[in-house]
Amino acid sequence: MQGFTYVKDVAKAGEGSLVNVRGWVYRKRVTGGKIFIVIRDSTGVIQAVVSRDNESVFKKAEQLNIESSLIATGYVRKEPRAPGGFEIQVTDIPWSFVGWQFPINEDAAKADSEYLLDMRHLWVRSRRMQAVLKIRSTIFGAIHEWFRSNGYYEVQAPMFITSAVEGGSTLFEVNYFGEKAYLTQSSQFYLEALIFSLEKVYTIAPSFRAEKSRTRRHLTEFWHAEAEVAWAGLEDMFTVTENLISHIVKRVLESNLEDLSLLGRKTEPLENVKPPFPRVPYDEAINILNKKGFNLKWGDDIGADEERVLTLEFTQPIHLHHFPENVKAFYHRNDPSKPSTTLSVDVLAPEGYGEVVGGGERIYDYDELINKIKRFNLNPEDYQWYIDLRKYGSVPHAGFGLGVDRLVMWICGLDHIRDALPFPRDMRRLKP
Ligand SMILES: NC(=O)C[C@H]([NH3+])C(=O)NS(=O)(=O)OC[C@H]1O[C@@H](n2cnc3c(N)ncnc32)[C@H](O)[C@@H]1O
Ligand SMILES: [Mg+2]
Repeated sequence: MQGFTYVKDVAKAGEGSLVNVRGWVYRKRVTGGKIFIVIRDSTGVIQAVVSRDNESVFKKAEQLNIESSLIATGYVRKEPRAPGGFEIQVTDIPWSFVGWQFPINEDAAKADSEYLLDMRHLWVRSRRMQAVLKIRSTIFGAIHEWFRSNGYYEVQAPMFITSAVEGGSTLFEVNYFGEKAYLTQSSQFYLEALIFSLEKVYTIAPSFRAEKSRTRRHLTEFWHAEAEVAWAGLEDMFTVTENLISHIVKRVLESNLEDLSLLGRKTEPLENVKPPFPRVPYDEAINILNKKGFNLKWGDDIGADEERVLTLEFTQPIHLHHFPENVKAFYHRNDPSKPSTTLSVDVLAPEGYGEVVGGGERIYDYDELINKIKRFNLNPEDYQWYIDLRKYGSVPHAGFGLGVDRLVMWICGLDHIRDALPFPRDMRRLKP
């Protein structure tokens, strides 16, 4: 008998093999002179049976609580009624940590979500959270894989910044040795500086938004995959974002079918995700929504409720593009052929999930940028180094930001973004 066997490999060890399994007590019941322990590890769950005939081991098993950790040694046996069709006939428990009574029982697990958020440091052990975290890991890996295999350099931007990227109302102010600083809302401006060196750059990092409302798709700290490309335009952003998102979904379908199934996530909507995504101009979106009962005027923003209804008209993510300049940040380049609009694009996830990507072309002309900063009643001095980029070898360029937690929420079919990451932050949650 060699070392330790992961739960997922017990069946492969074959009936009659003697194995050592390490893990935690997921469930435990005593019937008919036997103790049935369901052991979980990072790969799954397996039933382990302790017979009263083995007195010393039975006593050890009797002590165990839910979430006690243990090593169980025993023989593999086919048992169709056990999870996975196999169980372990335990011959020894050479190691265990009994611990305290676990504070989350099956009723609590169905209890109010605030309690489970207070206990998130323990709830991360649940099978649902374990499945989400495995899918999340696949998603982060797929993002790195796609960018690296498409010629992008991974770069890093600072978390302490001095000017708003996405508007001043969601800045977290920081006292930086007596100077006013903010937590970054987006790495975009730094990526725009870096394209003059590396041309195609990306980063995955936290972004911070002082969102004063608790909604099901807003966090105050979220994970942001951002990219910037020299010489690129809006057309390139359509292509890049749809290929990236399709690649991510493909990797999840390849690697996490069991996890999606455990979450009860139907995979058909994900199997539809293939480029090209439908392109929906803002004007057309307004028409669709007003036919659905909304009363939107040209120039109105398209918020979560509108996005939800709009996405239910499609079976794929969509590119919602050419927003009016007043609903987008100052840096968006206006469309020369229709100056009241911008060369912007949001990618909306289907099934009502809405915005997962925001991006588009940036203003690369010096005077155009200064004029728009002033037109937006912003102070050019706050953007001095950003404006500098337009003095020296400026080029057309475009980029985007993907909200990774929102992408996880959609792909996993979750009701709330708080369940898309291990330790969520919103306006009323700072711990665990
Ligand atoms: N490099 C860029 O071009 C990014 C650009 N400066 C930017 O930050 N755009 S964005 O504000 O739409 O945010 C981008 C995405 O970031 C996500 N996002 C944006 N804000 C949040 C909050 N509060 N919580 C969770 N996720 C959030 C959401 O998916 C957005 O589509
Ligand atoms: Mg946005």
